[in-house]
Amino acid sequence: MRFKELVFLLKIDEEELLEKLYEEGFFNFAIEENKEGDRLLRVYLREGETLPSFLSNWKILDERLTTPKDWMVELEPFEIVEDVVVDPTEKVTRTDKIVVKLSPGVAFGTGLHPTTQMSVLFLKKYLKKGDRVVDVGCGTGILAIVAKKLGASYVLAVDVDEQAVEVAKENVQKNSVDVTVKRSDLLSEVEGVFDLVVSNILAEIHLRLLEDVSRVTHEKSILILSGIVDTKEDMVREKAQKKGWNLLERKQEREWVTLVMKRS
Ligand SMILES: C[S@@+](CC[C@H](N)C(=O)[O-])C[C@H]1O[C@@H](n2cnc3c(N)ncnc32)[C@H](O)[C@@H]1O
Repeated sequence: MRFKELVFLLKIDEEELLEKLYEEGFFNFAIEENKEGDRLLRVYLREGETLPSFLSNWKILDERLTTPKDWMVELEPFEIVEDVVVDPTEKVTRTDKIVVKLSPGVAFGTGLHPTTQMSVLFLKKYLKKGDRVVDVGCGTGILAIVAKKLGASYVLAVDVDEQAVEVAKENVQKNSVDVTVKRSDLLSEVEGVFDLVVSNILAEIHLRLLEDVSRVTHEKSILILSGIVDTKEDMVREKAQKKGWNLLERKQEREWVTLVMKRS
């Protein structure tokens, strides 16, 4: 697949940039420093994809067509939380840790982001062997694969983005795990009842998810919501409470908040 690469001079600090890109659900970018010490932002657009709105009045320094392998960073294996290793090299053979073989492709979810790491941390804590789990907004499928490796009996991974669905399917195969992956706008294509729902998306999207999540859960189900910028935490918590979800735990890293809730 061809991407359009656009290069900008990075004019704001990195944290602010990450927040803005993340809020727009835009994950294909890289930051680098040139020889002069200027920080450059490279963004990669698929055909028909529009530029994140805040960049529309930034000056474009350079523009070219490229393919993902031109710009995808080669990652080393790394432990994203204790005893969970993400292995893009597919060479790690340790059996004392949960190893997730992962190629990020063009989807979000390398395990480097704190929102993913907090989700994994809470999966380790709250998932019980034999649970039925749904991962809403699966990206690379990282959370779904971890859930299966933690002992879930059935795992469904859904994403609204066709590319993410393809990447997640590849990663599921690479890990030889039994995880069902399909395209779905939130829970629109999801039937059945789940013991645990995990979703690392954005606060606004969680509000929509909360409208429907009771349909696929029971009184004791656990709901892990990640990807919430701290300024929007109250909004999500209020909606969750209205829908009968009680807070069990929260964790914050930098500006990112993850909430764990239960219905009773
Ligand atoms: C931040 S990524 C999370 C990826 C991975 N689960 C992780 O934790 O690293 C959010 C994902 O949600 C997907 N997404 C956004 N809106 C969605 C929707 N309405 N329904 C399903 N997936 C959605 C995006 O395509 C993206 O892959």
